[in-house]
Amino acid sequence: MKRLWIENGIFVTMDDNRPVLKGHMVVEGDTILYLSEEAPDPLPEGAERINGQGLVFMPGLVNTHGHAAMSLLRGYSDDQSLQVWLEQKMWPMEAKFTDDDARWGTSLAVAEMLKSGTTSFVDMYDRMHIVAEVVEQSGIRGVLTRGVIGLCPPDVQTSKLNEAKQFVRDWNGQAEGRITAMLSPHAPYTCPPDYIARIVEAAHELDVPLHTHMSESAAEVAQNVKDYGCRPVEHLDKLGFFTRPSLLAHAVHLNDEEIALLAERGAAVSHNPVSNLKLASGIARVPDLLKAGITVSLGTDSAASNNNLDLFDEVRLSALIHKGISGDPTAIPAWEALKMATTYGAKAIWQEKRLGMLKEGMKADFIALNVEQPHFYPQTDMVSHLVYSGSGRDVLHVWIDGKQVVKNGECLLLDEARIRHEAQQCFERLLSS
Ligand SMILES: CSC[C@H]1O[C@@H](n2cnc3c(O)ncnc32)[C@H](O)[C@@H]1O
Ligand SMILES: [Zn+2]
Repeated sequence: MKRLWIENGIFVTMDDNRPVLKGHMVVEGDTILYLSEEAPDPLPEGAERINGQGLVFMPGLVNTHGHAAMSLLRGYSDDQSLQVWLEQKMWPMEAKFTDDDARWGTSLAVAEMLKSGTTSFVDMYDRMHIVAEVVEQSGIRGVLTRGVIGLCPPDVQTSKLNEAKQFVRDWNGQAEGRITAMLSPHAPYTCPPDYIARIVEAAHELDVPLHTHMSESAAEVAQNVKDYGCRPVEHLDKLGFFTRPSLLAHAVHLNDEEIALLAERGAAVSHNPVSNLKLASGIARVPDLLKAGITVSLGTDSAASNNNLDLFDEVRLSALIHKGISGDPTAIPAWEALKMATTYGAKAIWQEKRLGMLKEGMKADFIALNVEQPHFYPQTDMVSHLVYSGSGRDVLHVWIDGKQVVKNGECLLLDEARIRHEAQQCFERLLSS
């Protein structure tokens, strides 16, 4: 089995028991075998040796909400509210998407995520077999789900749900276990209640988790009350949504009772602060969610509402905005913000036993940042530097399942020049068609 031996690195482990250590890490196959201040004894035979001087190693980041193919629409429509942006700009353009658009848009997103340190991502979209193929090729880890919008005749609803179920059957556990699958009603405002109930039933049948957009804007909550006589959390609860492991994107507009109920049901939240600010949706009550014991992870949403997929931006912003609005400088400390992108991210995708931490026995999904740069000096508290000063542009190398997928800032398994070219062609064709 292939071995790697990293010597003399700084390891930000995300393990509370030993957060940062200077030393050595040995990887065997896809697993971390050894991590210590001491050199391994005996020295690992035949290992590829990596000089860790000038590098900080940490677990790969987990992006828990997005729509990769929409990176084709980056910069296409800015400065709009959620509903206008979706209904007048995104949906008409997405209706013109072809398989090629899904392939090149997703490839563009995956290249951007890998190069900025994301090793696992959640993707809700359609044409998911294409997304799965890009995951297979690129070496990234994906939690994939065919999002369904139910604003259509019953036979179309059924065929979308069948497609979502078939995707789960075909791809759950594929790509050497790097793909896992979920089912996803897009949102309570785009899926009638009986359709959500059918999706919940299907999730039970297939034994997969559920993902949805929920309580993203104040308008959505008001509309839910008008249409169904209750707020989205109670609505989804009545439909049995939380009887499955569930991951909720946004969860911006929640009251105390809703937070308590989500905690009781064990639902996880994907906090998407950049997208929520850009679409003027609001700011989620993250300190209150965490206090209630809810797993809060981080997501970028798509590059059409962000407008990049650098999860370090979400980390920094989460650490900052919650201080700003609460007046409490300890609202989200740096360590907590970094956990949201790593250990809590892994928990939000039900993989905390194998991802999110550098520790013996965990999967070897890790990244190396170049800290021989002015903004990492003086070299004091690396956790502080990563959160308040670092960015995805500092990522130099990335390994997933022990295999290097980014080396010196370049994707090894993707043709980046071709992806940039094809993405540009796709966008121009979409614009002119
Ligand atoms: C059915 S596939 C995914 C669907 O989601 C739309 N989308 C992208 N960003 C958001 C957001 O922030 N809130 C709600 N829906 C969003 C996207 O346009 C796709 O159609
Ligand atoms: Zn979204």
